[in-house]
Amino acid sequence: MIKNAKKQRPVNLDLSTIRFPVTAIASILHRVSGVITFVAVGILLWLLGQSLSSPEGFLVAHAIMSGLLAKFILWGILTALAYHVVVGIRHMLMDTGLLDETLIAGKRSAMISFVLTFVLSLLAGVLVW
Ligand code: HEM
Repeated sequence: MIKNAKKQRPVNLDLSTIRFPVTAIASILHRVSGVITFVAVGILLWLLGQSLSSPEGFLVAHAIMSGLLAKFILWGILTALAYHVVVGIRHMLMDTGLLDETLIAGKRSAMISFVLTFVLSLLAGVLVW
């Protein structure tokens, strides 16, 4: 009996055949963007402190932010923040019952969140460069 049960167990270890639903991807990215935002707060506060410390400190902060890599990182931070806020609002709309908690509504709002974040990310790029 036990032998049979073991034989019939479904086994699917081929990761390339496993697809995450769009709602799961939206959820995982929300946590990732939250962690990025958390780390970014430290970086941005340090940069603010540096720029406010003295006229020389401001020039140092200005020089740091003139670099291509720094601008790219700032753009990434703003994109992560935009995504976190957009999906955070989606979460709160679902929590308050203003957004249906059905699969179809979840999929649709996840897709809308991706599109909104894409637009906000483009705007962030314009702001940074
Ligand atoms: C400094 C700003 C922020 C930081 C560092 C931050 C960080 C995080 C992190 C790390 C999580 C994941 C928690 C987990 O999955 O266990 C989270 C969740 C969440 N955040 Fe933020 N967040 C920030 C701002 C915001 C804002 C402005 C909103 C609202 C628009 C928001 C809405 C949410 C919501 C609703 C959740 C829970 C999502 C869930 O239930 O899975 N957050 N946040």
